[in-house]
Amino acid sequence: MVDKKRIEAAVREILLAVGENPDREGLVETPERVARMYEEIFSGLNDDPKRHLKVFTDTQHDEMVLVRDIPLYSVCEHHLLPFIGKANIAYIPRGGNVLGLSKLARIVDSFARRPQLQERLTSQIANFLMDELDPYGVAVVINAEHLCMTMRGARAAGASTQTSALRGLMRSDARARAEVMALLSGK
Ligand SMILES: Nc1nc2c(ncn2[C@@H]2O[C@H](COP(=O)(O)OP(=O)(O)OP(=O)(O)O)[C@@H](O)[C@H]2O)c(=O)[nH]1
Ligand SMILES: [Zn+2]
Repeated sequence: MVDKKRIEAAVREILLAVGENPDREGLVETPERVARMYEEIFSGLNDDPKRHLKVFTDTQHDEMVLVRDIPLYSVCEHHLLPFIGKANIAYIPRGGNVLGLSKLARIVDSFARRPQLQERLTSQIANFLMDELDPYGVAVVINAEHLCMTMRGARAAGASTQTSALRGLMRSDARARAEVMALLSGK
């Protein structure tokens, strides 16, 4: 569990260190708010994504299922600044086993709410779906803007990063790979 008192003390220290007065009216509740915020945006650290598995086994559906534009909010582990974007996920069910559609968004959220790297987030989602759903293949494509790269540092406004993770047939079969990448990249 998140130690909110410890976060509060640390935030107060940061405010002092940047030359602010943590006791002025506008800041007095800030350490507590930030502690609650971290509890929320890092809640994935205490979440088991398996609780989001809702599998329907009676569908006989064995062709691609594709969900686009799943909203993604994560935090880069290098600067603790947000990276924000969209995840697109496709999989080919085996044995008619399909996942409740909303669960894809819940799984993305569970892995996103931790200090993350976009590449790791992308692989974790793909590996999890491969392990738990045992589909013929999975593809995850994430497009995101990293605030650490746009609002500070390189200040590369408008730069976006695309990462993909392909598993099973989506990786081994050249045609499936080309088709799914075209579909998921929106090209
Ligand atoms: N591969 C990868 N890099 C990331 C991600 N999030 C942030 N980064 C990068 O992590 C790197 C950290 O670089 P450092 O040189 O240690 O830190 P820095 O001095 O703040 O670097 P600048 O951001 O270039 O100012 C930067 O290049 C960031 O753009 C991510 O999800 N994936
Ligand atoms: Zn960063």
